[in-house]
Amino acid sequence: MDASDMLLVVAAALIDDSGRVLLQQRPPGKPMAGLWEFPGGKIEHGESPESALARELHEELGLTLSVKDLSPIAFASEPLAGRHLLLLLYVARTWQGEPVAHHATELRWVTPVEMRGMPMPPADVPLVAALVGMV
Ligand SMILES: Nc1nc2c([nH]c(=O)n2[C@@H]2O[C@H](COP(=O)(O)OP(=O)(O)OP(=O)(O)O)[C@@H](O)[C@H]2O)c(=O)[nH]1
Repeated sequence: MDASDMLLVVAAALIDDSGRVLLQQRPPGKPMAGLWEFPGGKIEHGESPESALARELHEELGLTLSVKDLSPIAFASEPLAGRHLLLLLYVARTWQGEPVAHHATELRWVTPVEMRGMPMPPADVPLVAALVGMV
C-alpha cells in the first residue's frame, strides 16, 4: 500500500466537567449519514495533526483550542472505501466557546457508556472502548 492510499484523519473527544463526551451526527447525503462521530476531519497538506484538529473544531463547532489543549489517547487503523483510514483520537478538556453544529445534524453530550449504544463508524468502536477506561 502506498502512503497516498492512507487517509489521515484527526478527531477529538471533548470532555466536559461531568465526564461527558461530545458526539456529532453525520448529515444526510454524506457517507455514513446518521452515524455519530467525534468531531474532526482530514489532515490537509502542510498541517500538523494538532493544527488540523484545532482548525476542524473551529470550522465544525466554532470552538477555539490551543494545540496544547489536545492530548493523543488512541488511534484506529481500518480499511475504508478502497483506502486505509488512520484515525488519531485526541482528548481535550479545555476550550473557548460553546459548541454549535455548523456541519452536523445534531450534537449530543454522552457518557462513554451511553456511547456504546449509539451507531458509530466501525473505526470508532475500539476508540470508544479506550475512552470508557479513561474518562
Ligand atoms: N471526523 C470523524 N471522521 C471519522 C470518524 N470515524 C470515521 O471513520 N471517520 C471517517 O474519517 C473521514 C473524516 O473526514 P471528513 O470528515 O473530512 O470527511 P467527510 O466525508 O465528512 O467530508 P468531505 O466529504 O468534505 O471530505 C470520513 O471518511 C469519516 O467517515 C470520527 O469519529 N470522526
